[in-house]
Amino acid sequence: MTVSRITVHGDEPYDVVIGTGILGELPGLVGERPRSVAVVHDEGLPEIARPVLGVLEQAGYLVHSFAVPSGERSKDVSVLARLWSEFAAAGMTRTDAVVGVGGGATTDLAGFAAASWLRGVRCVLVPTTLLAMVDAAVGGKTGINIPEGKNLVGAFAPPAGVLCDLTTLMTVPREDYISGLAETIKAGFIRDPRILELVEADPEGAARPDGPHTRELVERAVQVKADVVGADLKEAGLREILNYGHTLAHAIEKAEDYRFRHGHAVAIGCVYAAELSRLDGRIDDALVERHRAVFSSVGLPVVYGADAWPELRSTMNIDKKTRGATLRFVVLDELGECGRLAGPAEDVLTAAYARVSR
Ligand SMILES: NC(=O)c1ccc[n+]([C@@H]2O[C@H](COP(=O)([O-])OP(=O)(O)OC[C@H]3O[C@@H](n4cnc5c(N)ncnc54)[C@H](O)[C@@H]3O)[C@@H](O)[C@H]2O)c1
Ligand SMILES: O=C(O)C(=O)C[C@@H](O)[C@H](O)[C@H](O)COP(=O)(O)O
Ligand SMILES: [Zn+2]
Repeated sequence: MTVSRITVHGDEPYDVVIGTGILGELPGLVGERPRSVAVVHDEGLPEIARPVLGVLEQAGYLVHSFAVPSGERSKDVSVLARLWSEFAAAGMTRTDAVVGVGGGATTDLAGFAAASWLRGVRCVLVPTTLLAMVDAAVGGKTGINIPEGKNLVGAFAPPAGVLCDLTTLMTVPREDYISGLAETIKAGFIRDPRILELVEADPEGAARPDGPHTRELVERAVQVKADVVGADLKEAGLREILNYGHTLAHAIEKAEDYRFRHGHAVAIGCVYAAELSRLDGRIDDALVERHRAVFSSVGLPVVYGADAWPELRSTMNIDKKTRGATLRFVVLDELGECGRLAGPAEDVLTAAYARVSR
């Protein structure tokens, strides 16, 4: 059993530990100080939560188990408020810890519960989907959705450690696994083109957790994320590149009442951002087509409804990269190099959408 450790640098560095059958590493990440550990886990994953609870009990912690609704429904203020009450009832103090177990929705929620409880307690994340391993659990963006938009309430609160046990990927539903590939491919376009080559060489293998390059894809995407958030935790500049494709993606998710998978929306959003980059004269047709080809090759969507444009355009104004009334997009200057496009003309925004709609 080989274990890889990717360190995320910053004020309080932490490791992303990657391997198969590595649950035994968890107490080491939780540390010696906590007496109680609140395990916040997706209620649909008892087979994964049980051994997590067991390994922590065996390590001598007082373990509390808190099941939350599966998926995006859990990123809601009602679920968060319930967790606060449960933490209070369990007597969780500032020296205690939260462990979040599940996909990106659960790790976003658990991370924010930990960040907001007593103004911040230690948090270790155990991501169980590809998307959560390569993106959500790393980097300290935590939060919930509100009816007005995606992730509009949250905090930057880096975890104390992240445990990616690749065996958990084996039960992830295929569409959710593919959703995680979208963020993996995004990392390829913005920073590490080798990811694209691995997917392009064997799209069918890339779309399976037991594919030949799963571990390398996870490690490469985590390295991209670690490098970026280690240099710019609070998104003062560089970190914005991780938001490639997200301005449109979040608008699509909201239009779908958060029932559309995040990665699927990101795939469409990345093609849109590539079209904007092309219209602004930064990249050529071939690189835009490469977006369409690689996302489509693993079964991700690259088009969305034409009728939705007015609503999507309006929602995009509330994107977190917006400054004042100026809409800002992460775009590509070339493969692996991002730029920013501030205040594009309305006809450019509309023309780019025409290329991703039907
Ligand atoms: N904080 C960040 O930086 C960041 C980055 C990217 C995405 N996100 C967020 O992550 C969320 C999406 O994450 P996701 O794709 O993991 O979705 P998710 O958490 O909704 O999980 C998808 C589905 O898979 C199930 N599941 C999870 N692990 C499983 C397993 N091992 N076996 C079987 N089923 C399993 C869940 O119950 C759920 O039904 C979105 O809310 C998105 O905004 C956050
Ligand atoms: O970590 C980041 O920074 C990202 O932007 C990663 C995105 O993949 C992720 O979806 C993130 O939650 C989006 O952040 P938001 O600030 O646009 O809500
Ligand atoms: Zn994302």
